[in-house]
Amino acid sequence: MKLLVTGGAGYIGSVVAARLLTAGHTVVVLDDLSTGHRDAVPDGAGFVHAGIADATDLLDASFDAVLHFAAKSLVGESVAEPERYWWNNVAGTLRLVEAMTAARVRRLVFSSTAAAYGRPDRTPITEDAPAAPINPYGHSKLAVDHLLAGTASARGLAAMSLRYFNVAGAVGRHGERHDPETHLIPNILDVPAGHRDAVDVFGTDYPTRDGTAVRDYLHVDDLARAHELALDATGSAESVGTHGSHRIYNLGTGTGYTVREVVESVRRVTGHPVPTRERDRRAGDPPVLVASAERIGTELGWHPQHDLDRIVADAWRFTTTHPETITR
Ligand SMILES: O=c1ccn([C@@H]2O[C@H](COP(=O)(O)OP(=O)(O)O[C@H]3O[C@H](CO)[C@H](O)[C@H](O)[C@H]3O)[C@@H](O)[C@H]2O)c(=O)[nH]1
Repeated sequence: MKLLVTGGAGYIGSVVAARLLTAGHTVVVLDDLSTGHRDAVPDGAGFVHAGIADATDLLDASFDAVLHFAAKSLVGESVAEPERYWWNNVAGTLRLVEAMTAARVRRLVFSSTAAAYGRPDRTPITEDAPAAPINPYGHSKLAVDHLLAGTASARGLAAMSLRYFNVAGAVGRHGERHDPETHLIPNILDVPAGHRDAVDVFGTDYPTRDGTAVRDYLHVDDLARAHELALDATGSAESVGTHGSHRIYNLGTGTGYTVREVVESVRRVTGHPVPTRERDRRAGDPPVLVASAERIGTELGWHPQHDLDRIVADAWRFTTTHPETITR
């Protein structure tokens, strides 16, 4: 297939783009490099340096599908600058979907988020749990989920919203290169890498087994596999009919780890001591976010293969073999 991958110079987009190329697809990356990196675009992919609004000029009927990763994704920034999230994530995606309709490109895989569930009252979280985001980032992604549901039925779009839980790890030369880096695993790995002397633990009074917050960490390689399966599913007979379809899937492992357990995994994998500093809770962090991944397992046959130690080991290998790519 010929595929447009928006945000393909970013962490997750570049891993998925590389996998799609390996599977034999033609890939064109569209990225404004506001947070992505030109050298993360996989070899063999076309590259267009532009924002998603410019998809109107780029898309034509030669494309079979779009995988849409380009987005603003910092919760704190979204609270401080909500307009940026509505313009970029919502209005930008609206333009992209309109461009798809005009070009008769009818298959879309969209990066949604566990933040759509806000503070869920029960775990593991199934897709029919109430959507109640607690920050503009979550609101913007949920708004797109609603947009896609409506466009699917009105325009015959076959769309998938994949709600990511905590994506981590690395594949080959593709790993996390955020600036600023807010995510737990790369921040812990900064200690053995010698960039900081201790890691902050945000919140030690949560109602969890050791008082720290629980998250469902998913290897980016497993995530990439899910995108391939979702893309295939948008091409199935029931998806591409005149009525279109929109399906939401959670992407997590179903297993949660506390912050302290992740620190312990880093100690185990790297063999380095990792001192911690106890800090107040970070604003807006829910105590527990663990996915039920039953729906995508049953319907698309996706089953994650990599455990937490493997995620940490691959992230550590990326940190030590590509130190020049770490921006902080
Ligand atoms: O240095 C750190 C970094 C994080 N944490 C804690 O570790 C847990 C995980 O934090 P991350 O920042 O790695 O991940 P989040 O669960 O906050 O974020 C995830 O969910 C967000 C929406 O809620 C966004 O989608 C984000 O991109 C995605 O990784 C949280 O309890 C956080 O407070 C620390 O203790 N120390």
